Amino acid sequence: MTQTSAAPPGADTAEHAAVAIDLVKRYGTGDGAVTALRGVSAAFPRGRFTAIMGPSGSGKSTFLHCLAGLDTVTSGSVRIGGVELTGLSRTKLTRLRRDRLGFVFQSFNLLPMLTAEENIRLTGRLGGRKADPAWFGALVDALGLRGRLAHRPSEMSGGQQQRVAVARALLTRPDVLFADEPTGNLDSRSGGEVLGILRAAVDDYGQTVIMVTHDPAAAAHADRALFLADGRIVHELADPTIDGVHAVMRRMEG
Ligand SMILES: Nc1ncnc2c1ncn2[C@@H]1O[C@H](COP(=O)(O)OP(=O)(O)OP(=O)(O)O)[C@@H](O)[C@H]1O
Repeated sequence: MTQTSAAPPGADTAEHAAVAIDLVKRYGTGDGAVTALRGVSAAFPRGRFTAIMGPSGSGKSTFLHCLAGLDTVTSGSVRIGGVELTGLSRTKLTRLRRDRLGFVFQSFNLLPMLTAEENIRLTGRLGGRKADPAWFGALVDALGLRGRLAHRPSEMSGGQQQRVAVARALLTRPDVLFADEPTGNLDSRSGGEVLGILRAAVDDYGQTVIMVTHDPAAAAHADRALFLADGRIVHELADPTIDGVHAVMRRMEG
């Protein structure tokens, strides 16, 4: 299996929205300990869309959570926009996540009592900043949510809810948008729409997107795919196609 070249220690943080160097993540201690990441290094260029793939249990979500400061690392370094995350106080980490990162999860994570508009504006409000009205309007139109702004999550389809979650994540113009199986709960049509929107966020707004997915069709929307196996990056594919991703997965299984 080819070793990835996406691991430059000391990668230039002006060019990279996120850099991970030699990440190790161990859960638990003693006999019950599980090592989920075994020295993962990768650099994520600004304005690019990266898919993280690999078999179940290979460490994809752990890697994403460590990169996004949602989980602590056992050792190694994570930098977001040049800021070293390891060693940041809880308060500073919370502020950095809120101000500079966007998140989209499989389960949408919208607040049920709030309307679509209130959900979209929530992160910005927590930061005490008023969203740029033109940007809010552009996002709402681009995501086809203009007619849904007064609806609560229970009054929207899964695809619409996920589009609200994407709008919420993009409203603060984050350094990185992290997506963990964003199409996992959607039918293929709604999933395709959400992936098209993530692609457009990269192409039209220069957004950096890092997405965990099981789905070769989802990974084919990305500019590159990184493949994890047993806590290590074992392959990298530029401009992945569905067939190309399948071929790597078959080789990994064989
Ligand atoms: N909180 C935790 N405590 C203990 N072990 C964990 C924890 N979270 C993950 N693991 C273990 O770490 C390893 C990697 O898990 P992770 O969820 O990152 O894999 P994944 O590739 O995202 O899997 P999936 O595709 O099934 O979601 C697995 O062996 C898992 O059981």
